[in-house]
Amino acid sequence: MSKDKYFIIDFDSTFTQVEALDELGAISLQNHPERERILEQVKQITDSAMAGSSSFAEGLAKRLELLQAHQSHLPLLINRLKERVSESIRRNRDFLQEYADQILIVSSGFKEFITPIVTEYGIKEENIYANTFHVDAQGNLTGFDKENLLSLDKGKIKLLEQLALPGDVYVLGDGYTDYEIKEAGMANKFYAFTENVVRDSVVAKAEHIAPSLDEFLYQNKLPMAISYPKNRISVLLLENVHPQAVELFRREGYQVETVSGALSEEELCERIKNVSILGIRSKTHVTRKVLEHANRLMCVGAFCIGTNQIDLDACLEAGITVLNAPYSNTRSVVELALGEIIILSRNVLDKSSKMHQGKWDKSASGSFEVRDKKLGIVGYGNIGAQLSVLAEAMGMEVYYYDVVEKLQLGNARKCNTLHELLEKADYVTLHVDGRPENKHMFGAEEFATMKEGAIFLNLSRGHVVDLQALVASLKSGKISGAGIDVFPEEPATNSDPFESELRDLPNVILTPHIGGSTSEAQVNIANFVPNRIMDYINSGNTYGSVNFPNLQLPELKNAHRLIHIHANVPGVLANINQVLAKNHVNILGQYLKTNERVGYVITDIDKAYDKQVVNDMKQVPHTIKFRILY
Ligand SMILES: NC(=O)C1=CN([C@@H]2O[C@H](COP(=O)(O)OP(=O)(O)OC[C@H]3O[C@@H](n4cnc5c(N)ncnc54)[C@H](O)[C@@H]3O)[C@@H](O)[C@H]2O)C=CC1
Ligand SMILES: O=C(O)C(=O)COP(=O)(O)O
Repeated sequence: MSKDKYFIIDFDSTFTQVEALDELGAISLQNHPERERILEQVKQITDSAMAGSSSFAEGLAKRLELLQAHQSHLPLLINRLKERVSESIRRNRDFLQEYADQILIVSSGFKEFITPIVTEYGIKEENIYANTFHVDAQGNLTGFDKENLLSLDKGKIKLLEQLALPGDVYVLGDGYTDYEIKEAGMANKFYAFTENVVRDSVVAKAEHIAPSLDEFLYQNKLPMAISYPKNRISVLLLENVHPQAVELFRREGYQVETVSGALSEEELCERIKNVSILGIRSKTHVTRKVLEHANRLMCVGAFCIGTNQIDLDACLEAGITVLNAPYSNTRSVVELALGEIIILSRNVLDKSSKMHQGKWDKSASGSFEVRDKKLGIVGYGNIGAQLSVLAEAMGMEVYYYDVVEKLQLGNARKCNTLHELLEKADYVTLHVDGRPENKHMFGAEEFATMKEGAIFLNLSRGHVVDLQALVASLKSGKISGAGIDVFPEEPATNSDPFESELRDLPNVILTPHIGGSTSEAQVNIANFVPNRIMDYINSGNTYGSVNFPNLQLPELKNAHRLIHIHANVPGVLANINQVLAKNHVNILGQYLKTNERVGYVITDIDKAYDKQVVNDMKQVPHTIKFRILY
């Protein structure tokens, strides 16, 4: 790049996340009885000056008077500020160093604290323009150098006039005084920096917004620490995913949109355009048709356990990774199942509703302890196995059946067939997954095989059970009670009605798919899934993906990472390596994993390489997706 571009960077709320004078006040007024009130006053003056609604010079004098600061507070302030350097500034240290001759810090703050912070990032001392304190004989910070242009109203404009920089000037800042430089014609471009604060009056005027330094660098084709600004990656979260997930994505700089309910296929087809990360729960169906409308989708996060609502093969073919939360709500489902087992054994539903009608019906008839009763668990996966342990702790005799060989926990007994389990169990509970083959796996024949008066639970998926057969078995008394949490048709939102033949049947607990709906589970999921997704985006790690070849990758250090997803046909790896050889790329590490359909190749390469390699990699026959990470 030629040397005729100058980058003016503001300090408070831009280089650092905070306003230094607010921080100074927090230190100097630490033991002041009216600390909160004075700090609020200081903050108001700062905000009003930054938003352009009051005189800067007057505000500065007023703030210093209120702060009652002493020079002994400065080392403490500097330590605080060092911890609060903006994340994107922190990670782009290389840019700041490489372009040090062209970067100027222009601030109405004070050199005494700005210099030690910014010089650590390679900013040259002679390129720091800021005020200086006046200190009295006792060391009090009583005022500032009034000759300094930056202490005056429109000080930044005056300074830029004086500097008369011989080239294009780009200003990056959060405040109105930064925007004014451009307005006064002293800068070619102004970027409103919104990583730390969004000042509406500034954003409204700015022709460019930079949610991070990455975005500024990206727009200006300058060297960046990361391959792509996060604010350009859009995340769509459906079905009331816990706000913690939104917070985690936003904290990393992603653009996040949320929808409270599920979306229909048609609605999702419309919304999915330009979305890179889609977060759903059990209700939204991600079909092949939806994927046809997805032009940027990289990853689907199931904020739940089940992934039967997602066309996993179609995602795989499109190079879209699917991640879920396999353990985060396991315990919640188990606890609900256990509770239902006891409630159904004691006819609590019936007795409770009578009590609400004013009827006292004390009797032991039809009520049983669960101790020594036989619990039959169908599907001995994570939920089934955990239920097995807790049910044994309550004294139940556990039997289980699974289509694959499973570790037998405690004294649980394995059944070789479903039939064998159904004949034995006093309680049958389904914890199979919702794969299509499981549709109606439990129907008239299975209910008929169950013991007379047995109890039935389904907290897995609605389509697994033939509902007609269940209703008939309940009506005939073959089954004496049921706990049903999942249904073949579930309302998309809480405002839609619930229709089912199961309504109004005695001793039937109906719950609105809340097996996993506890605060603990939702918070666990909201932490787990975004972190998994961001790990995939940032490193290519697919460990635990439910559809992709699983690769756990080493941390990317001092290298660029080429991520190539392709159809698994012979010769692709050879072609990739030919491209690398042709472009004289120095390979530092290569990792490959395939499944029947797709190959996933990660190549870590030396940072110095011919950029042509990027285009060549995309041209390798059978490429599905290619991206580069650094
Ligand atoms: N009600 C709710 O809110 C929740 C429901 N779920 C449902 O529970 C299911 C199970 O969850 P996890 O135990 O974590 O899954 P998992 O994958 O660990 O276990 C499922 C087990 O079922 C077995 N299985 C599948 N089909 C079978 C069949 N026809 N007969 C016998 N065994 C069969 C599998 O081999 C596996 O061992 C999830 O897939 C999900 O659909 C999960 C969480 C919350
Ligand atoms: O985890 C699962 O598979 C569930 O069924 C829970 O679904 P939900 O997140 O409550 O829509």
